[in-house]
Amino acid sequence: MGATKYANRSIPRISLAHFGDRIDEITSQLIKAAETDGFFSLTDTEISIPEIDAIFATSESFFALPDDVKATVPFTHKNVGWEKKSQIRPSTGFPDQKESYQLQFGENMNDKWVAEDALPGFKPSAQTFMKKAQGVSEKLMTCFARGLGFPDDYFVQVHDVSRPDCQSVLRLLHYFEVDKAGGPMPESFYRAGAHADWDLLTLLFQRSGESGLEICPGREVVTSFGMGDTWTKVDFKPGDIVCNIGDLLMSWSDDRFKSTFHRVKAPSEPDDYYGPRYSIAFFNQPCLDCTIQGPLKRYPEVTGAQFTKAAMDRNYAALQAKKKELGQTESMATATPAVPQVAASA
Ligand SMILES: O=C(O)CCC(=O)C(=O)O
Ligand SMILES: [Fe+2]
Repeated sequence: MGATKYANRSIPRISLAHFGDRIDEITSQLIKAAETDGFFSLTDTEISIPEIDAIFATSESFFALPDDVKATVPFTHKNVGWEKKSQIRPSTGFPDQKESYQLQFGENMNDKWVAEDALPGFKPSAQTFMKKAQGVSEKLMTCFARGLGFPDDYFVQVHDVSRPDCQSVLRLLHYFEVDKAGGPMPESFYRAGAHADWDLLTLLFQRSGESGLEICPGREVVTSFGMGDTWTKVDFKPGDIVCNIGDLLMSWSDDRFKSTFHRVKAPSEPDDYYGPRYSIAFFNQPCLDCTIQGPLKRYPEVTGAQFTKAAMDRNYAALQAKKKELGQTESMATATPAVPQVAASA
């Protein structure tokens, strides 16, 4: 594998301090970041470093459970539950070398919470953190609504987490350690293959020292898989939240805001991080019955359900094309585990 081509891009760092008084200033900073690379980090949020450390400890304790216990809450197409080495991105054609556990607020989770006696305190700890992540998200939604000329509560209303059918997801992620001494990994090894998220916007919690997140801008329209060829490592300070625009907000802004391709690089170069890597994503997903259309009406009006279905169909078609390109036959394709169409990231 050749060396990765890197370019320096500055990923803006935006403070949410004194939000109520600074909302217009914060809005213009967010809009500028959304119009350029679609990635930024937040500082001075209401989530403290000890709270972030605590949810990572909770996440680690879940992934430390034996696989047969985690398998009691399997991934389902309602976009909840645990999967391991089974998400295949159209950009790679091979399963990501990771495991993840997706949690929601509402009824999709009914039988998908790990049992209290298997992991005491997990559910309340996760739910508390999810509410905090929702709080930060609502501030961003307010600013983006204002920036697009919608009423302030326009996005917040359709991401109402008190609705039993709310679709937003907290995703705990664990990427497996790679043996640095073991020589180069096969070309098919990816931590998280390049993808764009198809939610409204994503909050990403990262752990210091566990690098790997990289972005590759170059996407002009939401309906394409286009990306450039130079990557930028995402840097952040402890306690910051890395955020990115998803396909839904790209579409809802008539392609003004960018949903940028990103990946978690498989370690291959000396400075890369080879150890076990934990990260947490909070995907803001609207209710299925909401209607979506940008102020310029560039795309036809669709419901939340139709938007997600179109994104999944595009993803599926791209995956089939990739498999054909790799010469994978149907039997090879079915020999790999079932593809979870993780509804927030393609
Ligand atoms: O693990 C990370 O840092 C990124 C995860 C991600 O992009 C995703 O799950 O959509
Ligand atoms: Fe992602």
